[in-house]
Amino acid sequence: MATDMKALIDAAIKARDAAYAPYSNHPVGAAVLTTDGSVFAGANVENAAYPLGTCAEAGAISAMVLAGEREIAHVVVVGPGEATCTPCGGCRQKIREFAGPAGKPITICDKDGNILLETTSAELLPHAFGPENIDEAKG
Ligand SMILES: O=c1ccn([C@H]2C[C@H](O)[C@@H](CO)O2)c(=O)[nH]1
Ligand SMILES: [Zn+2]
Repeated sequence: MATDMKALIDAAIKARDAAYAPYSNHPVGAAVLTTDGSVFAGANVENAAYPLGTCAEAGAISAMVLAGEREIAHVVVVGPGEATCTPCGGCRQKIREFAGPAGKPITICDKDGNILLETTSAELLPHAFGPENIDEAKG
């Protein structure tokens, strides 16, 4: 496995291990590689008011944006077990915003970082609505 891929998976595992998921007991870690070569990680942060929890992917994207970066090159998601923890619908849209219409690779790993699925953001959210779909003629 390429070194940068291993680093991305390791960043997602480290984030997963820092997740706050006492309600679902389903800690998730995500790592975003940007086109500039930076890595930003995030974990899910749940809340006693259950619907207010946030996903791992959302945290990683927030960190990326706060650092001034806007272009996703690759996303890795690591779940807590053997199941394939693909991004939820909301996160697919959040990833789409920064991954472009053609899509970018998304790799889903099991708890130990073994690759379960290699897909793309475009495959996970086909015919997506994105920045390019906003009609600029406003009247
Ligand atoms: O890709 C995923 C899937 C689920 N979750 C979180 C949301 C919630 O805290 C928990 C159970 O759904 O897992 C993520 O963070 N990312
Ligand atoms: Zn999500």
